[in-house]
Amino acid sequence: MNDQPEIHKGLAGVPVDYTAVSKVNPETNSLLYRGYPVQELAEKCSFEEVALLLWNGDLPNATELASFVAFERSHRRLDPGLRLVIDALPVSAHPMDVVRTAVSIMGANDLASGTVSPEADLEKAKRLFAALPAVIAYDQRRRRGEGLVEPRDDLDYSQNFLWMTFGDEAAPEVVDAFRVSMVLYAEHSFNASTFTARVITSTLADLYSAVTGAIGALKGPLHGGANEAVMQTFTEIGTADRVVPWLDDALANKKKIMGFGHRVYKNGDSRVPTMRAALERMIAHYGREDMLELYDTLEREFGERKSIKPNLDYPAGPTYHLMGFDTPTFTPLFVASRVTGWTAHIREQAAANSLIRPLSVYNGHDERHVP
Ligand SMILES: CC(=O)SCCNC(=O)CCNC(=O)[C@H](O)C(C)(C)COP(=O)(O)OP(=O)(O)OC[C@H]1O[C@@H](n2cnc3c(N)ncnc32)[C@H](O)[C@@H]1OP(=O)(O)O
Ligand SMILES: O=C([O-])CC(=O)C(=O)O
Repeated sequence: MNDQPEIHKGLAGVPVDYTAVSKVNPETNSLLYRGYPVQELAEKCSFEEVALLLWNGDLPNATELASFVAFERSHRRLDPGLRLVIDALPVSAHPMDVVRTAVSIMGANDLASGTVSPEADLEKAKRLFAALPAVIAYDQRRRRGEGLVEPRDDLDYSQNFLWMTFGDEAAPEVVDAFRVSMVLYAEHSFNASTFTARVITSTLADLYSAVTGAIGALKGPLHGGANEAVMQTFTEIGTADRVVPWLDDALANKKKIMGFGHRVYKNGDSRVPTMRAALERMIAHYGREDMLELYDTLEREFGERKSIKPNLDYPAGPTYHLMGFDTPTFTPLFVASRVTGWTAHIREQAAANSLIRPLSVYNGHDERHVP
C-alpha cells in the first residue's frame, strides 16, 4: 500500500491553478482584489467600481464607470417572463433555489448563451449583475405577500437593491453597510463555489451553467449558507446570558458553530474587522446593543473553548437581519455579490483553459464477475 499516491481530502492545501483575480494571504490576514486591499475598496469604492475592477483587472476611469452605471440602471427591471417563472415556484422552495432557477432561465432565454468569448461573457456577467437584485428582492416580497417594487433609475446599486426589497429609501448608513457587505463578499480566490464555476467552465460549458452550478455550491452551510445559519443560531440562543449553556450543549453534541472557522484562514478572516465595524454601525442605527452583546459573548466563549475565529458570515448574518432581510434571503445576497468574482474567474478559466479532471484512488471491490 506504500506506493499509493497521497490523497488530499477536500483538496486541502493543494494549489490547482494560477489566478490574478485575488490573493488570500492567511499569514498576513490580507485579501487583495487585483492587488488592492479589500479594506481600501470597502472604504473608498462603490460596488459597481469593484465589479469592474474584478472583471477588467483595473479600477475604471470616470467614463468607464459612467457607462457601466448607465448599463446597470437600464437592465435592472425584472423580466415579466422571469417573474411568471418565479411566481410558479412554491414559497416552500429555498430562495437559493429561486435564484439558481432564475439564472438557469436567463441562460435559456439568452440567444447568445452558447457564445463563449471574453466579450460575450463580460456582457452576460454585467447582465446578471444588474438583473439579480430584482429577482432576490421580488422573491422576498412575494413570500411576505407583498407586490413587486419597480426599480428606480435615480438610485445607485445598493440604494436601489434596498428600495426594491423594502419599498422605501434606506438611510445612508444602511446603504453604506450594505455596499460594504457587497464589496467584501465579492471575491475570495478558489473557494468551493468559484472552483465549481471553474470546473464547469473547463468543459467549455456556458457562463450561465457555471454560475448556476456555483449557486448550488454556495447554498451549503459550510460555505455561503453559513450566514443564514448564524442567524438561526442567534435566534436559538436568544440572549447573551444563554450563550454558555447553549454552546456547552452544542459542543458536547459535536455541532459545528456556524460562522466560525475557515479552510484557509486559521488566525481570523481578513474581512471580519471591516464587516464587524459595519455591523456595529447598524447596531447603533437600530439601537440593538443586545445583539452586539450576544455576538461578542458567543465569539469570546467559543474562542476560549476552541480558539476558532469568526469568518465573514458571522458579522454579515446579523447585519442583514438588522436591515430587515428575512434569514433565507441572506445567501442570495451573497450570490448578488459573488457573481462578480465567479464571472471574473469564469473568464480567467476560459482564457487559459485546461479541463479540470483530477484522479481518484480506487478502494472498492477487486475485479469480480457476474455469475
Ligand atoms: C464565506 C464562507 O464560506 S466562510 C465559511 C463558512 N462556513 C461556516 O461558517 C461553517 C462552520 N465552519 C466549518 O464547518 C469549518 O470551519 C470550515 C468548513 C469552514 C473549514 O473547515 P476545514 O478547514 O475543513 O476544517 P475542519 O472542518 O476539518 O475543522 C478542523 C477542526 O476544527 C473544528 N472546527 C472547525 N470549524 C468549526 C466550527 N465552526 N465549529 C466547531 N468546530 C469547528 C473541526 O470540528 C475540526 O476539529 P477536529 O480536528 O477535532 O475534528
Ligand atoms: O474562501 C473560502 O473557502 C470561503 C470564503 O471565505 C468565501 O468564499 O468567501
